[in-house]
Amino acid sequence: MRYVSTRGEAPARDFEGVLLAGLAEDGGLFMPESWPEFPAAEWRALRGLPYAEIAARVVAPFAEGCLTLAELRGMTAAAYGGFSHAAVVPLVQLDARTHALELFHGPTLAFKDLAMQLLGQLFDHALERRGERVTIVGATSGDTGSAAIEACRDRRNIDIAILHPLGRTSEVQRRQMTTVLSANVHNIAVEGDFDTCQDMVKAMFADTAFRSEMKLSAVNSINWARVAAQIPYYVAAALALGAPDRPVAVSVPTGNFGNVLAAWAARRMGLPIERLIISANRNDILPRFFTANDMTARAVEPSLSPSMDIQVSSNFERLLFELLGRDAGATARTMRAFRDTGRMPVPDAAWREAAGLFRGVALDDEGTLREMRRVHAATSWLPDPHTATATYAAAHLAPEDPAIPVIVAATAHPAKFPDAAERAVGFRPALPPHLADLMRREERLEVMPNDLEAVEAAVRRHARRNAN
Ligand SMILES: Cc1ncc(COP(=O)(O)O)c(C=O)c1O
Ligand SMILES: N[C@@H](CCOP(=O)(O)O)C(=O)O
Repeated sequence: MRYVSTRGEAPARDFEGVLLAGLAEDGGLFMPESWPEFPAAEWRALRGLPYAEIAARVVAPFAEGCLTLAELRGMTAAAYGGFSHAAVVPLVQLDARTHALELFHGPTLAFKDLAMQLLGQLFDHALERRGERVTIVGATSGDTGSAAIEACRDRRNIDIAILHPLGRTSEVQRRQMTTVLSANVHNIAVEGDFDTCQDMVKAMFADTAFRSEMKLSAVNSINWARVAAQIPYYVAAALALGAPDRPVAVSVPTGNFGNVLAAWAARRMGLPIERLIISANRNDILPRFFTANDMTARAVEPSLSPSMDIQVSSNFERLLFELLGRDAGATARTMRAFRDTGRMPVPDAAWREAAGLFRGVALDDEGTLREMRRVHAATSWLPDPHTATATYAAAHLAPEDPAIPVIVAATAHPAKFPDAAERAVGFRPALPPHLADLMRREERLEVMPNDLEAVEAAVRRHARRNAN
């Protein structure tokens, strides 16, 4: 499988090249040259298989030419063997048609572990084979950081620097990153918001001298391998609910648009996903786009669901590329206009196509607390604040046909957000035993201004020290 850049000015690469490059050299995102499609019989053949096997078979066409199915099987078995639930991604039925897909049984209690645990294996395999070392830089609004650090800690071919917005994650999220004291892990708290951190990561990739000196690599969902590794859980859930012989809908709490893009990719592969519902907090740029073709960036506002405190959703570019008929020139011009004016000019016909498939809604903090309370009272199952926006969206935007089940992506364990849980339902969910002493562990982080040169210097210092 070959991959092309959404902006058309970078050379095509294979899966391993995309994994290691992260972002294309022209600032675009890599996309598969064509979509692998599974006929109904192939979907049916996956029903009832262990999650690790489903993951290997679903990811295999994306890695064609680089990895064999046997190699992938070894990696998915290692990646998911340590999850705390035997089903890896169990479904919990919340009402007649709504099912929570629990994506938080990995080591850091968020959906990021599903992709990141596999990426750790993929990086190791590629770097060992090539005898290379990389510096991974990533931006996080809370969950990507800890999952990436957990997957990469102590790996001898990787140095990892994670930028998080100072004071804008939950304390549990911050500590899950900053209490990992491995020599190859570098936590940088940037004075800014998530968009500042993400911009800085993209600027490091755009600095070609720094990029090649450091051999930069990415673990954010700008890296296609991340998205590919998030497709299998939609497959597993849909099959469990009757696909391919019954359509399903999904409801996904959305920030950087990577998770719902994985569901959209599953649809492109032939999985019958009838509707893609997205939810947001008060940072409502994506619901505004899908309801009114208004993609205007505003200031990022803090909320009870900090991992969705995002205005510039990187992966939207991938959807845009498809909506514009894979016209890379038009995609590049549209992205440039967004950067220059803060408003994305999406042609009406393209927007209509998107709005026919996606629905979106935003929920403020009070609404989020009410929804956490409602779901808990009705089911005894407590959604975290991100997931609560998606249960709300599922209840309001489900397809008209009641026979279509809705899969809600439960993206984080509520114990990651104890303050919000306490306000909603009056108790603080307990962290699992392996994190029970998290609040007492020593932290290590470097606070830095929003200054690209200074952050690059810090990344370089750390990588050099660690390489010696
Ligand atoms: C708990 C949680 N829910 C939802 C999201 C939003 O997901 P995405 O950025 O893939 O849209 C995130 C951040 O990625 C998250 O950590
Ligand atoms: N919400 C994310 C932000 C980064 O998203 P990613 O999927 O692009 O890594 C986080 O929790 O860090």
